Amino acid sequence: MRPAARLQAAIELLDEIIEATRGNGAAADTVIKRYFKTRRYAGSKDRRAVRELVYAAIRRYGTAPLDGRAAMVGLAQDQQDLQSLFDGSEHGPATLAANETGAIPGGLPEWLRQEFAEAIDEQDIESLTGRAPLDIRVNLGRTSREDVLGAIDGAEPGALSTSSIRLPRGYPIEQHELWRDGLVDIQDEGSQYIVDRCAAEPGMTIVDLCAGAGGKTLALHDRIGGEGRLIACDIDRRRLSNLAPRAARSGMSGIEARLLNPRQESTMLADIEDAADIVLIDAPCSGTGTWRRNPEARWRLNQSAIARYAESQARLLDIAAPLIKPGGYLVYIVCSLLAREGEGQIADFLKTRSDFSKVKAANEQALASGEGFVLTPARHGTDGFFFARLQRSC
Ligand SMILES: C[S@@+](CC[C@H](N)C(=O)[O-])C[C@H]1O[C@@H](n2cnc3c(N)ncnc32)[C@H](O)[C@@H]1O
Repeated sequence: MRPAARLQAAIELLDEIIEATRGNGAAADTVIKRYFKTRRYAGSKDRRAVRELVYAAIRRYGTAPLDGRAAMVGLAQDQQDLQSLFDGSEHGPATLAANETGAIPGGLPEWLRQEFAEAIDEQDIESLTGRAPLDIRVNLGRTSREDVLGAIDGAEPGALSTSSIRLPRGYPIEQHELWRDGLVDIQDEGSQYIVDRCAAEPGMTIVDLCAGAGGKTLALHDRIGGEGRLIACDIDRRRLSNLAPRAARSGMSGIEARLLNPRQESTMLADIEDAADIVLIDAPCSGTGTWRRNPEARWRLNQSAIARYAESQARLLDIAAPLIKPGGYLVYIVCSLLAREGEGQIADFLKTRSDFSKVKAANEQALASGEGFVLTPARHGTDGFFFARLQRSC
């Protein structure tokens, strides 16, 4: 594809992405994959170049621009070499009109800025839309971090977790035998750090209440050396069904997957009441901490969506609390830095559950936020997370 045709493709994609964020449409990544599925003439270099243009434009705007052309004309103000590509050629975009300046770059809307936790600052918020690194978790039950570091050029040990390694951006790890043999898995270093903070030990009974496809379940299994009881729950059959094949690839067995019916979670977990050493709630949330991976997600957010997440998080805390045995732990996580989903949620929980209190943490590298902590891309090089570790009194 000629550069002008790549630019036109980026404009068309942005039109679709903007439209998708107005309704409840697909994520940008999915839109891009679908677009190229029907355009076989685009080679891998074309796809990469178009993708870069699309994401550069998405990152430039805190709110959705009017359309793809406005977004790209605006981007051409920063990347002047793009201007000559508006050349009216076949497959290229129409020439620029005399006063056409495109969309104006901008930050987040004020109502959304106000929602962020007080502990974080402008730089933390800025960093949420940077480019994410590629981290892997070493399956320490099967190999060592040193061996993996030695096998991958350019790999660096992570600073926050003994299982984590940072790879050169774009490294095709899923084609590496270490991944195929289940010795490593892709996982942000922040997730690995929080799993470490769970202080899971062999022999424990652990409930991963929102296990999804099992990213943290597998990390927990590795930490307890597979000894103990690990119950992975979710209400989403499709996501939970990914756990078994992932566990098999990692050589892990014995994980109990439990599909819960929405609104019947407590009944379906009644057999675990007062029995868990740890309940992990990796709650559904607005995902503000993962904007580096889906920067267009910030165009979708609104106050009612945040309120819905907050309601579901409060319910999950209520479901989790009775499962924990006296002296056991509740670990609450969201990949969001909004106060309502993080420290606010925990403050409300502690008001009604005086039998729980914050665990005093030694060597905490995360930043204090209410009764919990936050990790941010700017300070920790991870996705943005809030987490809290509470203990039930004996
Ligand atoms: C942030 S994701 C979990 C990610 C996963 N723990 C991981 O590490 O990859 C949140 C999950 O919560 C699940 N969920 C939402 N409501 C739930 C509920 N009431 N009970 C259990 N799981 C729920 C969602 O289906 C989703 O898979």
